Amino acid sequence: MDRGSGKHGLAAGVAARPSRPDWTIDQGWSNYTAEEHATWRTLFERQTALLPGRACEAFVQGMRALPIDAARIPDFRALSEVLRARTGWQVVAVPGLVPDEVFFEHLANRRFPAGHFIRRPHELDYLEEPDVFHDVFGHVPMLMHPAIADYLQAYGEGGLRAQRLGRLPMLARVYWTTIEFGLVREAGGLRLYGAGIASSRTETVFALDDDSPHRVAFDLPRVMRTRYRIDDFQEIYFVVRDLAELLELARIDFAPLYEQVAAQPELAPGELDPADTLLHRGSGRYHRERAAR
Ligand SMILES: C[C@H](O)[C@H](O)C1=Nc2c(nc(N)[nH]c2=O)NC1
Ligand SMILES: [Fe+3]
Repeated sequence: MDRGSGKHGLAAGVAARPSRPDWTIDQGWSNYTAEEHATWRTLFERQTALLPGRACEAFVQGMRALPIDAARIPDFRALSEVLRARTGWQVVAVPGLVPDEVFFEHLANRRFPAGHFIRRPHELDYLEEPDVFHDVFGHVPMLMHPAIADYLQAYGEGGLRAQRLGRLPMLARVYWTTIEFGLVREAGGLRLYGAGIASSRTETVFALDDDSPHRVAFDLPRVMRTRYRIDDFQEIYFVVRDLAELLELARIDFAPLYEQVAAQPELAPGELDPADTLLHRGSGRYHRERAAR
Protein backbone atom coordinates (compact mmCIF):
# COMPACT_ATOMS: atom_id res chain seq x y z
CA MET A 1 0.00 0.00 0.00
CA ASP A 2 1.53 3.31 -1.08
CA ARG A 3 1.74 5.27 2.06
CA GLY A 4 4.03 8.04 0.93
CA SER A 5 4.79 8.70 4.52
CA GLY A 6 7.04 5.65 4.69
CA LYS A 7 9.61 5.46 7.45
CA HIS A 8 12.30 8.07 7.49
CA GLY A 9 15.26 7.95 9.80
CA LEU A 10 13.82 8.06 13.28
CA ALA A 11 11.71 4.88 13.23
CA ALA A 12 13.27 2.60 10.61
CA GLY A 13 16.51 0.71 11.20
CA VAL A 14 19.68 2.33 9.86
CA ALA A 15 21.42 0.47 7.03
CA ALA A 16 24.43 -1.83 7.59
CA ARG A 17 27.57 0.29 8.09
CA PRO A 18 29.61 0.48 4.85
CA SER A 19 33.39 0.89 4.87
CA ARG A 20 33.61 4.67 4.59
CA PRO A 21 33.15 6.70 7.81
CA ASP A 22 30.67 9.03 6.03
CA TRP A 23 28.60 5.96 5.01
CA THR A 24 28.85 6.87 1.29
CA ILE A 25 29.27 4.17 -1.35
CA ASP A 26 29.78 4.16 -5.10
CA GLN A 27 26.40 4.27 -6.87
CA GLY A 28 27.67 1.50 -9.20
CA TRP A 29 25.38 2.75 -11.97
CA SER A 30 26.53 0.10 -14.47
CA ASN A 31 25.34 -2.64 -12.10
CA TYR A 32 21.64 -1.71 -12.32
CA THR A 33 19.65 -4.42 -14.07
CA ALA A 34 17.16 -3.92 -16.87
CA GLU A 35 14.42 -4.81 -14.36
CA GLU A 36 15.62 -2.04 -11.99
CA HIS A 37 15.61 0.53 -14.81
CA ALA A 38 12.13 -0.73 -15.76
CA THR A 39 10.92 -0.17 -12.20
CA TRP A 40 12.26 3.39 -12.38
CA ARG A 41 10.42 3.95 -15.71
CA THR A 42 7.11 2.72 -14.25
CA LEU A 43 7.41 4.94 -11.17
CA PHE A 44 8.60 7.94 -13.21
CA GLU A 45 5.87 7.74 -15.86
CA ARG A 46 2.95 7.31 -13.46
CA GLN A 47 4.21 10.09 -11.16
CA THR A 48 4.91 12.61 -13.95
CA ALA A 49 1.38 11.97 -15.24
CA LEU A 50 0.01 13.12 -11.85
CA LEU A 51 2.18 16.17 -11.17
CA PRO A 52 0.90 18.78 -13.65
CA GLY A 53 -1.22 21.27 -11.66
CA ARG A 54 -0.04 19.65 -8.40
CA ALA A 55 3.76 20.15 -8.24
CA CYS A 56 5.06 23.64 -7.42
CA GLU A 57 6.81 25.67 -10.11
CA ALA A 58 10.26 25.16 -8.54
CA PHE A 59 9.80 21.37 -8.68
CA VAL A 60 8.73 21.46 -12.34
CA GLN A 61 11.62 23.77 -13.31
CA GLY A 62 14.13 21.78 -11.27
CA MET A 63 13.07 18.47 -12.83
CA ARG A 64 13.21 19.99 -16.32
CA ALA A 65 16.78 21.28 -15.84
CA LEU A 66 18.18 17.99 -14.47
CA PRO A 67 19.27 14.79 -16.30
CA ILE A 68 16.28 12.87 -14.91
CA ASP A 69 13.99 11.01 -17.34
CA ALA A 70 11.98 7.79 -17.71
CA ALA A 71 14.60 5.80 -19.59
CA ARG A 72 16.98 4.97 -16.74
CA ILE A 73 17.87 5.41 -13.08
CA PRO A 74 19.77 8.73 -13.01
CA ASP A 75 23.55 8.72 -12.64
CA PHE A 76 24.43 10.69 -9.50
CA ARG A 77 27.59 12.07 -11.14
CA ALA A 78 25.53 13.64 -13.94
CA LEU A 79 23.02 15.02 -11.43
CA SER A 80 25.79 16.50 -9.27
CA GLU A 81 27.38 18.26 -12.27
CA VAL A 82 24.18 20.22 -12.93
CA LEU A 83 23.37 20.77 -9.24
CA ARG A 84 26.86 22.01 -8.35
CA ALA A 85 26.67 24.64 -11.08
CA ARG A 86 23.26 25.87 -9.84
CA THR A 87 23.30 25.65 -6.03
CA GLY A 88 26.58 23.99 -5.04
CA TRP A 89 24.86 20.75 -4.02
CA GLN A 90 25.79 17.22 -5.01
CA VAL A 91 24.16 13.79 -4.66
CA VAL A 92 26.11 11.07 -2.82
CA ALA A 93 25.08 7.41 -2.73
CA VAL A 94 24.30 5.69 0.56
CA PRO A 95 23.07 2.11 1.19
CA GLY A 96 19.90 3.35 2.92
CA LEU A 97 19.11 5.25 6.08
CA VAL A 98 22.24 6.64 7.77
CA PRO A 99 22.63 7.73 11.40
CA ASP A 100 21.25 11.20 12.12
CA GLU A 101 24.64 12.83 12.71
CA VAL A 102 25.97 11.41 9.42
CA PHE A 103 22.86 12.69 7.62
CA PHE A 104 23.23 16.18 9.12
CA GLU A 105 26.97 16.32 8.40
CA HIS A 106 26.30 15.65 4.73
CA LEU A 107 23.49 18.20 4.47
CA ALA A 108 25.60 20.82 6.27
CA ASN A 109 28.17 20.31 3.47
CA ARG A 110 25.61 20.43 0.65
CA ARG A 111 25.83 16.69 -0.02
CA PHE A 112 22.41 15.03 -0.39
CA PRO A 113 22.59 11.35 0.69
CA ALA A 114 20.44 9.32 -1.72
CA GLY A 115 19.63 5.64 -1.38
CA HIS A 116 21.21 3.86 -4.39
CA PHE A 117 18.83 0.89 -4.42
CA ILE A 118 15.38 0.83 -6.02
CA ARG A 119 12.29 -0.85 -4.55
CA ARG A 120 11.31 -4.24 -5.98
CA PRO A 121 8.64 -4.52 -8.69
CA HIS A 122 6.19 -6.18 -6.29
CA GLU A 123 6.50 -3.32 -3.79
CA LEU A 124 5.95 -0.36 -6.09
CA ASP A 125 3.57 1.23 -3.65
CA TYR A 126 5.26 0.26 -0.42
CA LEU A 127 8.44 1.91 0.81
CA GLU A 128 10.29 0.62 3.90
CA GLU A 129 13.23 2.99 3.48
CA PRO A 130 13.91 5.94 1.16
CA ASP A 131 15.06 4.43 -2.16
CA VAL A 132 16.56 6.10 -5.24
CA PHE A 133 13.11 7.02 -6.59
CA HIS A 134 12.06 8.80 -3.39
CA ASP A 135 15.43 10.54 -2.95
CA VAL A 136 16.17 11.52 -6.58
CA PHE A 137 12.66 12.05 -8.03
CA GLY A 138 11.28 13.47 -4.75
CA HIS A 139 14.14 15.53 -3.28
CA VAL A 140 16.68 16.45 -5.98
CA PRO A 141 14.55 18.77 -8.20
CA MET A 142 13.96 21.07 -5.20
CA LEU A 143 17.73 21.29 -4.55
CA MET A 144 17.94 23.39 -7.74
CA HIS A 145 16.06 26.18 -5.93
CA PRO A 146 18.33 28.59 -3.97
CA ALA A 147 15.91 28.91 -1.01
CA ILE A 148 15.66 25.14 -0.56
CA ALA A 149 19.43 24.80 -1.11
CA ASP A 150 20.15 27.20 1.77
CA TYR A 151 17.34 25.84 3.97
CA LEU A 152 18.49 22.21 3.72
CA GLN A 153 22.09 23.16 4.51
CA ALA A 154 20.86 25.13 7.53
CA TYR A 155 18.83 22.06 8.56
CA GLY A 156 22.01 20.00 8.51
CA GLU A 157 23.83 22.53 10.68
CA GLY A 158 20.78 22.89 12.95
CA GLY A 159 20.51 19.10 13.24
CA LEU A 160 24.00 18.77 14.71
CA ARG A 161 23.18 21.56 17.22
CA ALA A 162 19.74 20.09 18.07
CA GLN A 163 21.39 16.77 18.84
CA ARG A 164 23.74 18.48 21.29
CA LEU A 165 20.75 20.22 22.89
CA GLY A 166 18.72 16.97 22.97
CA ARG A 167 15.99 18.63 20.88
CA LEU A 168 16.23 16.57 17.68
CA PRO A 169 12.57 15.44 17.64
CA MET A 170 11.41 19.09 17.49
CA LEU A 171 13.68 19.84 14.55
CA ALA A 172 12.76 16.58 12.78
CA ARG A 173 9.13 17.78 12.88
CA VAL A 174 10.13 20.92 10.99
CA TYR A 175 11.90 18.77 8.37
CA TRP A 176 8.97 16.36 8.11
CA THR A 177 6.31 19.07 7.61
CA THR A 178 8.39 20.97 5.04
CA ILE A 179 11.01 19.02 3.06
CA GLU A 180 9.02 15.74 3.22
CA PHE A 181 5.32 16.77 3.33
CA GLY A 182 5.20 20.51 2.66
CA LEU A 183 2.65 22.40 0.54
CA VAL A 184 3.10 25.95 -0.82
CA ARG A 185 0.64 28.59 -1.97
CA GLU A 186 0.88 29.60 -5.63
CA ALA A 187 -1.29 31.81 -7.85
CA GLY A 188 -3.08 28.72 -9.19
CA GLY A 189 -3.74 27.30 -5.70
CA LEU A 190 -1.92 24.96 -3.30
CA ARG A 191 1.00 22.99 -4.73
CA LEU A 192 3.31 20.32 -3.33
CA TYR A 193 7.06 20.68 -2.71
CA GLY A 194 7.52 17.86 -0.15
CA ALA A 195 9.48 14.84 -1.44
CA GLY A 196 7.36 12.33 0.45
CA ILE A 197 4.30 13.60 -1.46
CA ALA A 198 6.06 14.16 -4.83
CA SER A 199 7.29 10.54 -4.89
CA SER A 200 4.01 8.93 -3.78
CA ARG A 201 1.23 8.21 -6.26
CA THR A 202 -1.58 8.09 -3.70
CA GLU A 203 -0.35 10.83 -1.36
CA THR A 204 0.05 13.27 -4.30
CA VAL A 205 -3.71 13.01 -4.80
CA PHE A 206 -4.62 12.79 -1.10
CA ALA A 207 -2.55 15.80 0.01
CA LEU A 208 -4.00 18.19 -2.57
CA ASP A 209 -7.39 16.85 -3.71
CA ASP A 210 -8.90 14.88 -0.81
CA ASP A 211 -11.34 16.58 1.56
CA SER A 212 -10.10 14.58 4.56
CA PRO A 213 -6.87 16.23 5.77
CA HIS A 214 -6.56 19.68 7.34
CA ARG A 215 -4.41 22.24 5.54
CA VAL A 216 -2.94 24.77 7.96
CA ALA A 217 -0.61 27.76 7.47
CA PHE A 218 2.93 26.81 8.51
CA ASP A 219 3.87 28.12 11.95
CA LEU A 220 7.27 27.20 13.42
CA PRO A 221 6.55 26.77 17.16
CA ARG A 222 3.22 25.07 16.31
CA VAL A 223 4.97 22.54 14.09
CA MET A 224 7.67 21.88 16.69
CA ARG A 225 4.89 20.84 19.14
CA THR A 226 3.11 18.58 16.67
CA ARG A 227 3.69 14.83 16.50
CA TYR A 228 3.45 13.27 13.02
CA ARG A 229 2.48 9.93 11.47
CA ILE A 230 5.05 7.75 9.72
CA ASP A 231 2.68 4.86 8.98
CA ASP A 232 0.06 6.55 6.81
CA PHE A 233 -0.96 9.75 5.06
CA GLN A 234 -0.55 12.93 7.09
CA GLU A 235 -3.63 14.21 8.95
CA ILE A 236 -2.48 17.83 8.59
CA TYR A 237 -0.45 19.37 5.74
CA PHE A 238 1.36 22.61 6.58
CA VAL A 239 1.40 25.31 3.91
CA VAL A 240 4.08 28.00 3.44
CA ARG A 241 3.29 31.36 1.76
CA ASP A 242 6.20 30.82 -0.65
CA LEU A 243 9.59 29.07 -0.64
CA ALA A 244 11.22 32.26 0.66
CA GLU A 245 9.44 31.56 3.98
CA LEU A 246 11.76 28.57 4.37
CA LEU A 247 14.75 30.84 3.86
CA GLU A 248 13.55 32.95 6.80
CA LEU A 249 13.45 29.77 8.90
CA ALA A 250 17.06 29.06 7.98
CA ARG A 251 18.06 32.35 9.56
CA ILE A 252 16.29 31.82 12.92
CA ASP A 253 18.20 30.62 16.02
CA PHE A 254 16.09 27.64 17.13
CA ALA A 255 17.74 27.21 20.56
CA PRO A 256 15.48 29.64 22.51
CA LEU A 257 12.45 28.32 20.64
CA TYR A 258 13.16 24.73 21.77
CA GLU A 259 12.93 25.84 25.42
CA GLN A 260 9.74 27.84 24.81
CA VAL A 261 8.10 24.93 22.95
CA ALA A 262 9.23 22.36 25.53
CA ALA A 263 7.11 24.20 28.10
CA GLN A 264 3.95 23.78 26.02
CA PRO A 265 1.77 20.66 25.58
CA GLU A 266 2.36 18.58 22.44
CA LEU A 267 -0.30 18.33 19.76
CA ALA A 268 -1.49 15.04 18.27
CA PRO A 269 -0.99 14.42 14.50
CA GLY A 270 -4.53 15.52 13.54
CA GLU A 271 -5.25 17.96 16.38
CA LEU A 272 -6.14 21.53 15.44
CA ASP A 273 -4.91 24.43 17.59
CA PRO A 274 -7.24 27.42 18.18
CA ALA A 275 -4.43 29.72 16.95
CA ASP A 276 -4.14 27.88 13.62
CA THR A 277 -4.67 29.75 10.35
CA LEU A 278 -6.88 27.11 8.71
CA LEU A 279 -6.73 27.02 4.90
CA HIS A 280 -8.93 23.94 4.73
CA ARG A 281 -10.79 22.29 7.62
CA GLY A 282 -10.58 18.59 6.78
CA SER A 283 -13.47 16.12 7.23
CA GLY A 284 -11.07 13.64 8.82
CA ARG A 285 -13.03 10.92 6.98
CA TYR A 286 -9.97 8.96 5.79
CA HIS A 287 -8.27 8.55 9.17
CA ARG A 288 -11.61 8.02 10.96
CA GLU A 289 -12.41 5.14 8.62
CA ARG A 290 -8.89 3.74 8.99
CA ALA A 291 -9.14 3.88 12.77
CA ALA A 292 -12.54 2.15 12.66
CA ARG A 293 -11.12 -0.84 10.75
C1 LIG B 1 15.92 13.51 11.53
C2 LIG B 1 16.61 13.03 10.27
O1 LIG B 1 16.23 13.86 9.26
C3 LIG B 1 16.17 11.67 9.91
O2 LIG B 1 16.17 10.93 11.08
C4 LIG B 1 17.02 10.96 8.89
N1 LIG B 1 16.63 10.96 7.65
C5 LIG B 1 17.32 10.28 6.69
C6 LIG B 1 18.48 9.54 7.03
N2 LIG B 1 19.17 8.83 6.08
C7 LIG B 1 18.76 8.87 4.81
N3 LIG B 1 19.44 8.20 3.86
N4 LIG B 1 17.66 9.57 4.42
C8 LIG B 1 16.92 10.29 5.33
O3 LIG B 1 15.93 10.94 4.96
N5 LIG B 1 18.88 9.51 8.29
C9 LIG B 1 18.23 10.25 9.34
FE1 LIG C 1 13.03 11.91 2.11
